[in-house]
Formats: sequence, C-alpha cells, structure tokens
Amino acid sequence: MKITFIGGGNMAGAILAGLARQGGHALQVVEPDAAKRDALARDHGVVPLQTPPAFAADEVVVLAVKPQQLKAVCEGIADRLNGALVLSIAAGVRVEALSRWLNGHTRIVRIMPNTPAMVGRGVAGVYAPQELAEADAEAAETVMRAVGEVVRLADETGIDDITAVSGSGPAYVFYFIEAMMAGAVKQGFDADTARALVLATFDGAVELARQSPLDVATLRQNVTSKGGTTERAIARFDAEGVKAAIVAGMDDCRARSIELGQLLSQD
Ligand SMILES: NC(=O)C1=CN([C@@H]2O[C@H](COP(=O)(O)OP(=O)(O)OC[C@H]3O[C@@H](n4cnc5c(N)ncnc54)[C@H](O)[C@@H]3O)[C@@H](O)[C@H]2O)C=CC1
Ligand SMILES: O=C(O)[C@@H]1CCC=N1
Repeated sequence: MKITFIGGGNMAGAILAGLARQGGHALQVVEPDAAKRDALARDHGVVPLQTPPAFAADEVVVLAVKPQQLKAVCEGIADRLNGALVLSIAAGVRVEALSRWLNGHTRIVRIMPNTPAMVGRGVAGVYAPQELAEADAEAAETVMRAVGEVVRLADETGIDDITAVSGSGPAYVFYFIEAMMAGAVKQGFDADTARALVLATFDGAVELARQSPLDVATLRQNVTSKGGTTERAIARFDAEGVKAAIVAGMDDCRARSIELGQLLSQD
C-alpha cells in the first residue's frame, strides 16, 4: 500500500515504525518540522515531504495532526485527494465534520490507535461508516494490524469509548509505573534498579494475568495474605479512592472525546 501520513508526530511515528518494520509499503510523511521529518526518513525510510502531494484513488492518507489542526489540514488536501482512502486517527472529530471539510469526500475511516504500536503491541479501534465499502474498512484494519491488535467498532461513539480505555490507556499505565518507581526510590533503590524492578513486576503480573485461568481479582487476592503486607498497601489505595479515581478519570477522558468532537465539528 502507498500510505501518506499528514503529521509526523508521536502517534504517526509509532505507526510508521511498525509499518516500516513490517515492510512492503511505500511510506510518506508530510511534516513541517524538519527535525521530525528527517528522523522519520533516517530511522524508517519514510519519504519526507513538506507539503501534501496529489493523491490517487488506490492510496491511503492518514490524518495524524492534532484535532485542532485538522480542519485546516483537510481543507488543504480536499482538492488533492482524487478519491483516496482517508484514515483519521484524531481524537473527537467526527466523520461528518471530516467529510464536510474534505468537500463531501466519503471514503473516511476513523481509527483510535495507541502508542505501543511503536513496538508492534498496539490496540486500535476502527470505525467505518456503514455505507463505506467493506474493502476500505479492511484496508484500515490491515494498516493497523501491522502494529498490533484491531477491534472493529459498530458505532462512531465506540471511538469515544475506546479512547478512554486503550487510546489514552498507556498514559494511565505509565502514570502507575511512575508512581511505583517513585515509591521504589523512596525505599532506597537507585533509579535504574527502581525502573528494572517495577517494569519486571508489571511484565510478570500482566503475563500471569494472561496465562492464568484465574480472574484478575483472584490473582490480586492471592498476593494479599490475611494480616500480611500487601493488605496494608491495598487498604491505603482503597482509603485514598485510587480505584474509583481511575474509573472516574476514564469517564472524564471519554467525556473530553465527545466534547472535542462537539467543539471542533461546529466550524
Ligand atoms: N499520542 C497518542 O497516544 C495518540 C494520539 N492520537 C491522535 O493522533 C493525533 C496526533 O497526536 P500526536 O501524535 O500525539 O501529536 P503530535 O503533536 O506529536 O503530532 C502532530 C504533528 O503534526 C504536525 N503538523 C502540524 N501542522 C501540520 C500540517 N499542517 N501538516 C502536517 N503536519 C502538521 C506537527 O508538527 C506534529 O509533528 C491527534 O489527533 C491525537 O488525537 C490518537 C491516539 C493516541
Ligand atoms: O490525549 C489525547 O488527546 C490523545 C488521544 C488518545 C491519546 N492521546
């Protein structure tokens, strides 16, 4: 596939890294920042462009700029699409607004990826409007399968839902890792040892959860001896409302996705 990314930032870089590793694609990136453009060319063999080229109907264009930049970018490429398939990874912005900004273009699929795509371990939600050809939806899935797992979403609201889980989710995990590393340093470990201990603990726990027939709550209870040490830690987490805060934060994340869609789709 010939795939052109408009925007070569964090998320585009993650997907491009995976696609480049997979091989077999002609990859281009339109990125105003020369340093980012050159790094993508150097590291992944992506053709660096300063302005959008003219596309063709058998090409794929990935919109990978910030949601706030999307309207201007769409208006800039509308008359160069020539029927190309457009994939938008932007949070919030609805197909209806994208289509309007692209002069009524309808070959549009929304994707909510996540940054572990960079190491081939991403999870992406894919929403294709019902009227779109199945082959276009499958092309979008094929692109994202190069960098991880894919979940097809039946409704566009599913993009808001999955943003709160896997789209933003890596940040929640990194937040927890940061907190545990700070805790480990407080126990007297140097920063490198703290990092190694915490990452190994995450790795091991996730692998155990994946392989075990037991559910996650039982696995947690199995670490938590009655009257023991873990019980004290979990009691503090519960008293401080950690679990409830995580669930509420995810609600807020989803609400922001809906809000961004409403705010940015007005124009
Ligand atoms: N970072 C993440 O974990 C995820 C991001 N997304 C979505 O991906 C999109 C990009 O996010 P990030 O990569 O995090 O942002 P970013 O800021 O790292 O990347 C955006 C890039 O677009 C470039 N850009 C600005 N104006 C441009 C123009 N007119 N033409 C071409 N490129 C232009 C910027 O120089 C920048 O490199 C957003 O819409 C976001 O909602 C979706 C899922 C996860
Ligand atoms: O924070 C954001 O808006 C983007 C969308 C999902 C992850 N990062």
